[in-house]
Parts: sequence; structure tokens; C-alpha cells
Amino acid sequence: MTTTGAAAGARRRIGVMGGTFDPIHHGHLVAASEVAHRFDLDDVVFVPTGEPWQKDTRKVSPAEDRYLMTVIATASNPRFSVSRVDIERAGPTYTVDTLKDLLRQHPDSELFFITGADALEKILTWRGWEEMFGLATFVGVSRPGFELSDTHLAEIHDGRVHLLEIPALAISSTECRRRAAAGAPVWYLVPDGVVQYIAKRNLYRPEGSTRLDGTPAVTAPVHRESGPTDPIDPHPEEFPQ
Ligand SMILES: Nc1ncnc2c1ncn2[C@@H]1O[C@H](COP(=O)(O)OP(=O)(O)OP(=O)(O)O)[C@@H](O)[C@H]1O
Ligand SMILES: O=C(O)c1ccc[n+]([C@@H]2O[C@H](COP(=O)([O-])O)[C@@H](O)[C@H]2O)c1
Repeated sequence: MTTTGAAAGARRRIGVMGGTFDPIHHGHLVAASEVAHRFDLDDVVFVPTGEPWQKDTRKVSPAEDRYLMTVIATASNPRFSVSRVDIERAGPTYTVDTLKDLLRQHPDSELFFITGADALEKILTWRGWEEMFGLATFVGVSRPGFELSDTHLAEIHDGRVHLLEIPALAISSTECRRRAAAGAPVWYLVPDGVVQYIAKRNLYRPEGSTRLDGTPAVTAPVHRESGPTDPIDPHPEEFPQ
């Protein structure tokens, strides 16, 4: 007996939630959950970027930290999983490559790439976008502060792009990082486990700050092929953030 949304013999419908996730927050999770519900998806795969080339003007946290925060944030949802395809591919992250890798891994699937209104606005600046629209259906979701529009995508509009209003959460990773850097709480903006992870790894704190155990905070990127430098503490203390 199948317990998924796909009828027997039908292609699996897989949502793809790509993002830098530095850190992952409830805006990402609500977007994925809402698109999964409205598009009757079987699963949503979260794909943390390797090298987000359009964010190269700022320091991005090590891929392993962003990956682990994404795993922590999605662990309680049986339909959510996290893929390493982008962090294991060398070089800048292009969605056209993400989609090809996922289709190789899931050849009998139909992909639905989920993107916020801000990212959708800039999608024609993405590398190989012409090919990209042939590999997945794109679902643009509303985001406070941005206009949700597909008028710039008129020539693609043959059912490959959909727009969806979702519950509005005015949360951004930028604001979460700013708050963590200032010692302000990020509780309830990000999942509880992510709050704990940020504190444990001293992410987003000013250079030279120390971890709660007194050791220097990690500042060098973690090597791609290695696992996390720190296992997740199974008995985390209460952190003030
Ligand atoms: N609050 C939100 N509501 C809807 N979509 C969102 C929200 N936050 C992010 N997204 C979408 O999630 C995807 C990944 O976003 P990303 O990881 O860059 O987060 P961000 O909050 O935009 O980060 P930053 O503030 O660092 O730019 C993008 O498609 C983005 O548009
Ligand atoms: O393919 C591209 O050239 C491209 C350029 C910018 C962003 N993207 C993808 O869009 C998603 C959101 O990216 P970001 O930078 O807003 O976190 C993520 O999956 C990125 O890989 C992709």
C-alpha cells in the first residue's frame, strides 16, 4: 500500500527547496510545507547551496554548518529530507545542475522547484535558465516585502511557472544573523534545534569570540568531504539566544 500522494505507477512528485539556509528559518519551512500541500507533493528535498555565487559579496557560513542546521530543522517531518548534491559539487551552485543531479537520483520523478518572490524576480539571471525550465515546474511563493509576479517570465508561461500565496512570515536569514551577532534572541524565528546549533558553534558572533565551552569559534570553512567537526551534543544545555 502506498502512503504517498502519487497514485500507483505515477511519477513521484518531489519538491525542491533550494537555499543558502544561513541559517534555515521558519519562512523556508512554511514555504515548503505549503507548496507540498497545495501541489500534492510526496516529498520535499531541501538543498543547501555549495557556493551561492550571487551572495559572494558576504561571508557565507561553512557548508557543513548550513547542511546540519537544515537536517536539524527538517528532521521531524517524515516528508522532508536534505540533499548534499550542491555542497558536494565543486564550483558555483547553479540550479540547472541541482535539477540534473536530482533527476539522475530520482529518474521517475517530477520536480517542483520552490522559490520565494525575491529569488523569482531574479531568476532570468541564473545560469542556463532556458534549460532549467525544462527540468522542473517552478513554484514562486509570496514573501513579505516583495511583489510576487511572473510577468517577466511570460515567454516561459506554458504551465512551468506557478505563483502561490502562502502564510506571510517576515523572517530572513539576514535578520537572524544580525540578531545572533548582537546577542538578541532568534527563538521562534528558527527551529529550537537550530537556535541551539547556532549557539553551540558560535555562528554569526563577531570574529574572535569563543564558544560556550571557552574554545575559539570556528572561522575557517569546514572541508567539503569531511563530516561535521563537532558531533551534535546529545544533551544540549539551555542557551541564552
Ligand atoms: N520568509 C520567507 N517567505 C517565503 N520565502 C522565503 C522566505 N525566506 C526565504 N525564502 C525563499 O527561500 C529560498 C532560500 O532563501 P535563502 O536561504 O537565501 O534565505 P533568505 O532569508 O532570503 O537569506 P538572506 O537574508 O541571507 O538573503 C529563496 O527562494 C527565498 O526567496
Ligand atoms: O542557478 C543559478 O545561477 C542560481 C543563482 C542564484 C540562486 N540560485 C538558487 O536559488 C536558490 C535560492 O538561492 P539564495 O541565494 O537566495 O539562497 C538556491 O537553490 C540557489 O542555488 C541559483
